Amino acid sequence: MSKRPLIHRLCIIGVGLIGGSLARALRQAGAVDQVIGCGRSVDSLQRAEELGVVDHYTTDPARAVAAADMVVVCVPLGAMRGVFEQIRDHLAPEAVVTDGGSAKGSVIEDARAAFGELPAGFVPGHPIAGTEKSGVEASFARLYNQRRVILTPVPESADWAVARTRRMWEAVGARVTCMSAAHHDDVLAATSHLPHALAFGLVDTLSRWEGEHEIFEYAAGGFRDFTRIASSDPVMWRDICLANREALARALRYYTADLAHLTALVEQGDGAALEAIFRHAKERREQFLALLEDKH
Ligand SMILES: NC(=O)c1ccc[n+]([C@@H]2O[C@H](COP(=O)([O-])OP(=O)(O)OC[C@H]3O[C@@H](n4cnc5c(N)ncnc54)[C@H](O)[C@@H]3O)[C@@H](O)[C@H]2O)c1
Ligand SMILES: O=C(O)C(=O)CC1(C(=O)O)C=CC(O)C=C1
Repeated sequence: MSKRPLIHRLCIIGVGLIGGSLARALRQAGAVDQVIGCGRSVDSLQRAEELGVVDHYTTDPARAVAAADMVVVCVPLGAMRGVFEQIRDHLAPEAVVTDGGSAKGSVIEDARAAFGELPAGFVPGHPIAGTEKSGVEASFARLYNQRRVILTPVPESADWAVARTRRMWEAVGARVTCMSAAHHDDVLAATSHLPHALAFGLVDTLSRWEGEHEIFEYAAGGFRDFTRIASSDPVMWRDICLANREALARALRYYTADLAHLTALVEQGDGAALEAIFRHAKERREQFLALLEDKH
């Protein structure tokens, strides 16, 4: 007798990089029977079907979630509440509803506003994996392999729902951790949202520099490495910065103060202090890289 897959009917709302990669990975793992894609753009849903990422698609969220045992919402944060409102009255009784949104407090707030009483199957989540590219064409099955996924269950989340969400991510090779949404948002403000804001900000600043043309002509690997993430989707990052604005503003203020200190050291020509900062940073980055390698 063949084993039943983990998920019978998977519904992905927002079949882009994150949702498309999850569908591909679950299929490759043999963990899903059927994938239904849902979004706003028929062209991109059609492309998802051609690529074999989804079996069927619809632009109607209510129809998409009907009979799905796992619903994963992978739209930009600003679209979460609208999607929750559209699916609220159409979920199967034991469906798990999870998401891939980059901030968690705002998703929970949006779900409370849309659902009123949260369903027991609601389990907010965030895969800490991605690229600067968007859309289903950019999706790939290995994205979550050996990467972290953070779940931020709410008091209403049932144990069975958290366990099923955890098993889904583990089936695609991820390492799952649970924490509070507030802690998640503080940590991700520092390690993801702050660097994105800085990269976008730096390219924008330099592009208004006098002689901009010449500056970019002489930029090379250092500039490219530092600013790769400034090629990310501006709407997605606008939404993330707004959704996590308090924690991000704190991180930006903290960084600005250190930047002012760095500016003073440069002005004073304090080589010893600069070297100490750079040594410490290099050491910590090497520790971080070793940690990453350990995971792969
Ligand atoms: N890109 C990353 O590196 C990354 C990493 C982790 C989490 N996330 C989060 O995952 C989510 C999706 O990001 P992505 O990178 O896959 O973006 P994406 O642009 O590749 O995909 C988003 C998809 O959602 C669709 N969509 C937009 N509004 C919609 C709506 N109202 N209803 C239905 N579909 C809609 C778009 O058409 C698109 O297909 C975001 O919440 C983001 O914060 C992104
Ligand atoms: O590698 C990248 O390009 C990413 O931006 C991925 C990244 C990040 O590491 O900041 C971006 C947003 C997330 O929510 C999670 C992961």
